[in-house]
Amino acid sequence: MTHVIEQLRGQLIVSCQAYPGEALYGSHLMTAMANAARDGGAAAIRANSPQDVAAIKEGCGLPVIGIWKKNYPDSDVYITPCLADAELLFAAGADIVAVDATSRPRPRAETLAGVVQAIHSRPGRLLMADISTLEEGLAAQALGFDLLSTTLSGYTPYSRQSEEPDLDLLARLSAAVSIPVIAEGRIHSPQLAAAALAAGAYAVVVGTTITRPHTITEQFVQEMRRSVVR
Ligand SMILES: CC(=O)N[C@H](C=O)[C@@H](O)[C@H](O)[C@H](O)COP(=O)(O)O
Repeated sequence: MTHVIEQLRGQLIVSCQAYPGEALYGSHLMTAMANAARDGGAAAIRANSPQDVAAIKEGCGLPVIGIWKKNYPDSDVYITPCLADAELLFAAGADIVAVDATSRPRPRAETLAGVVQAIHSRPGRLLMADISTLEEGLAAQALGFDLLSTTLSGYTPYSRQSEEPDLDLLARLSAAVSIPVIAEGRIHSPQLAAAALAAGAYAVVVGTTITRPHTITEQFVQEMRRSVVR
């Protein structure tokens, strides 16, 4: 198995993302966040945009899974929707690029098979499939993806909707495919991360609970307000 994938086995990957307008937006701040995650024991970083990927590669030293969240007018696909987006992430230094691998139509009439074929036409480029259902995971393996992630379960209208991580999908996928399956999405505690490993995860991605303090703050504030009303 490819070295960088081997490095991820059993490890925590921290997703470091902030949006324009948020207090922590900017490559410098995301690199600081990545460094904090590294110092706490993370084995890799998931980062959004070529700018953040390049900055984190240079300033942090951990392997980076690159994504690029972009909205195109002709598709609901928003995680690295187009081939050109993936190419720019590799050019920025991403070790792995994650793309939406759901069954939804892609922008510019691109096909998932075409994206995988073009990326793999150059050796050593690793592709992660962000999927939302078992069927999408099986299809992604058949297309030649190197890893799967449960990222989009709960974020397509036809996938299971839950406030919990989709450990059931994780377990079924892990039993059904031969490529690594990463647990990602709503893993909000160390205990849930450990449960994901026990359910068959090759590695675990955590974002919000570690790197989105404004969301965590809101959760505290809302729960405190609810307790006052009770
Ligand atoms: C659905 C979607 O767009 N997920 C994104 C993918 O990169 C991120 O917004 C999430 O933060 C990431 O998947 C980690 O998940 P969580 O933040 O729940 O730990």
